[in-house]
Amino acid sequence: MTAPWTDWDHITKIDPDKDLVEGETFEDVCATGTDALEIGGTLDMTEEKMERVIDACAKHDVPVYQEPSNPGVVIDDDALDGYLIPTVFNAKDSFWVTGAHKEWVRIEDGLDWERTHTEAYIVLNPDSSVAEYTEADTDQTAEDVASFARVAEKMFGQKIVYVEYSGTYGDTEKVAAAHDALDEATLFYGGGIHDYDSAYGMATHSDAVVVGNLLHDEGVDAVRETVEGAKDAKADRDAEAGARTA
Ligand SMILES: CC(C)=CCC/C(C)=C/CC/C(C)=C/CC/C(C)=C/COP(=O)(O)OP(=O)(O)O
Ligand SMILES: O=P(O)(O)OC[C@@H](O)CO
Ligand SMILES: [Mg+2]
Repeated sequence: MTAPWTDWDHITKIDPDKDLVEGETFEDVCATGTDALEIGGTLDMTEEKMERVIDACAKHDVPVYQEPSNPGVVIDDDALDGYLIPTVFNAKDSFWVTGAHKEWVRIEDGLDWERTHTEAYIVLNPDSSVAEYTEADTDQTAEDVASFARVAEKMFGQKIVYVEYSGTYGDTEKVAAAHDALDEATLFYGGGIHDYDSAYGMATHSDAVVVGNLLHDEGVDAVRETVEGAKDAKADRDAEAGARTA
């Protein structure tokens, strides 16, 4: 069975600490055409906030994954399709690489390993909360990023590599370098996607794009445009690959 994320082009990340635009619902979010929902955020997260959003989203037909930012907010909920657990490859403090994970496994018994997956983050926007929170070393060249991606896949068996520019549109050269470095692993890109063109641009250099702030700031119509950009980029890439092998 192939992993579900290999079919995703577009992911919407919902921050339970932030509101939707007034008048919009989680049903509207699911109707944008996005392929999956990731529920998570770094600041001020609580179990209650997480639970409210997961319950509201799970009623609809889009897969829902929790992306916990620390072991204390993991929700035990059968409605979740699974857990996407970050590990930050360029964090200075090993707590964010394996330490939090060790604590989680120590505290919880009976983790559902079938539904538990990891994402190998490379955090590249120095001004993001996630960079500050994990003390990420964001000073990385395209070659460094490619090498991290390869280490993640080949040495640590990671199935998902995540180039994270949370809050700002990233350097396409670095994203492309990560993409080229991977054989089988899926590359997620997130950060600063805000319209059709920015989604199309990053979707050309990754397997799936993640849209976060836009949902809370602009709403579902703006998100729908990014879904279209990501899907069109994927269709164009597939057509090009088809033409090459014909
Ligand atoms: C072991 C368990 C269960 C958890 C630990 C998980 C780890 C290592 C988390 C590290 C931080 C991380 C990569 C969190 C993922 C979520 C994320 C990047 C959210 C983006 O943060 P925002 O709160 O939107 O921050 P900005 O303000 O920068 O946009
Ligand atoms: O909020 P934005 O900038 O869209 O970033 C998306 C996501 O990668 C954050 O973890
Ligand atoms: Mg954010």
